[in-house]
Amino acid sequence: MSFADEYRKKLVSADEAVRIVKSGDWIDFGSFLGQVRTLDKALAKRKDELSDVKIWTCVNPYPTEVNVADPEGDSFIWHSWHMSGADRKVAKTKAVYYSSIVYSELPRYVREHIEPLAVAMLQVTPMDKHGYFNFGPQATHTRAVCDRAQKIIVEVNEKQPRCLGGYEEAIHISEVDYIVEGENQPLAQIPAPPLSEVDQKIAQLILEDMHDGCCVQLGIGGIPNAVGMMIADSDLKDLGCHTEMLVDAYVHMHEAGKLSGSKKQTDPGKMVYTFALGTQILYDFIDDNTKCAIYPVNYTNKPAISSLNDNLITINNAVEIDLYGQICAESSGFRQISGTGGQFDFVLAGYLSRGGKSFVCMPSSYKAADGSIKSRICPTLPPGGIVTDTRSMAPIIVTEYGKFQQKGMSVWQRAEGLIGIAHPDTRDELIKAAQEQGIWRRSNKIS
Ligand SMILES: CC(=O)SCCNC(=O)CCNC(=O)[C@H](O)C(C)(C)COP(=O)(O)OP(=O)(O)OC[C@H]1O[C@@H](n2cnc3c(N)ncnc32)[C@H](O)[C@@H]1OP(=O)(O)O
Ligand SMILES: CCCC(=O)O
Repeated sequence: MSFADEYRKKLVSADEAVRIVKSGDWIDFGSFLGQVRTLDKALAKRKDELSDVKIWTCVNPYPTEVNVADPEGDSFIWHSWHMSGADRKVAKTKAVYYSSIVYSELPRYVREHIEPLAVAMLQVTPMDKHGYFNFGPQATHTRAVCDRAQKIIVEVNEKQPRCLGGYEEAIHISEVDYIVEGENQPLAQIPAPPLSEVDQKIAQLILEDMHDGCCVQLGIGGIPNAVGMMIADSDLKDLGCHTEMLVDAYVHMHEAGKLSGSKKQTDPGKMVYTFALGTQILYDFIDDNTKCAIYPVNYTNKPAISSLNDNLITINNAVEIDLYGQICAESSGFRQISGTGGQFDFVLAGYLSRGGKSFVCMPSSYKAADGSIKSRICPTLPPGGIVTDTRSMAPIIVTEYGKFQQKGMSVWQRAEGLIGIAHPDTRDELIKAAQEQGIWRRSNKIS
């Protein structure tokens, strides 16, 4: 049978395809820009006839019909490997069950540990002449999901960029059970937040530690993006890109001629990533672009691979840090904001890399609802605050007031160094807390 004949045979409507879902099933809904839209609408219509359908996703970028139809979570139980802004909205009416990950390990959890998947649904590009549907900019753990699922439904979206790999970037028609032609909805557009003065100060402090030939990983959030934009405007050259997440800033760096990749030890010349989230500028750039190579996350994020690149500079964001150096990058007390994602992987990798460095940044403070200044450098994490990076991982901490290198520092040295980059209005209170906690020496001082 030709691929075209096989395509016609497997082509069904979305309503027909979702009929295979049964109450009690575990299903996967696709991740990042690969989350299904037309199938989502079709499944939502079955709300009253289904119960306890457990759905997996990761960094869901869309408002989801199954959650709108079932705001209390009787029929559709929402699970996330990493919560997004859209998930935080879902969490206002129903539970969003987060599962903690070391992101480089996720494909293995899916293949070996999670409950078997009855159905995998995912958005893909149109089929190519060889019978392959490309996963688009989300290699991540997508192949593992397909390997674990009893049935696979692909939802074709002509707007998905074709992302060249690497490996594990596509699925063959022979492995697919149903094909649904979706409504070709535009992909989520996620522009970088405007650069604040604080972001720019932090980015400048990191830029001072970079030199020609560095390999750059930018994490999720405003500050890493600010660093990327400043690199694009800098004199740096021959930089490399080995990252988990590709964002618009990399396109600007590429257009400014910064990313030759010639000094990389792995995939020389290539911009390596496992998922992309940004705007159409980025999606047009990665489409069919031989300069880029997408890989599953157990390649991009495995510290033993990424750290083969010399001078790997990893730049990630956090919510807060305590005086012992425990970093929370994913919760506000008991409220889950996001997840560990690849932070753990890249904090390790930056230090393992010859000449590499790991930076974790945060503005020194935030304004509370009553207008008062609250320090993100805290005596201890608040109840429920999640430790994303343990104190032993000890990356370099950056705020707008400076950088502090934590490795090898005793508890009193850490207290001194961290308070030294806290907001000046909060330092006296932090010193008092450090004294009470027995981690302040009389000789300690803050300049
Ligand atoms: C992706 C890679 O390449 S590798 C690894 C990168 N991955 C990680 O670092 C994972 C963990 N990190 C993260 O999730 C992010 O970097 C964050 C959450 C720390 C910061 O991300 P940003 O997008 O810059 O944060 P932003 O300021 O938009 O805040 C996101 C949410 O957290 C909330 N938040 C942030 N800081 C705080 C705080 N101190 N207290 C309470 N809530 C907070 C915000 O209110 C917002 O929630 P909302 O959208 O519901 O209002
Ligand atoms: C799960 C991916 C998101 C992140 O690493 O922050």
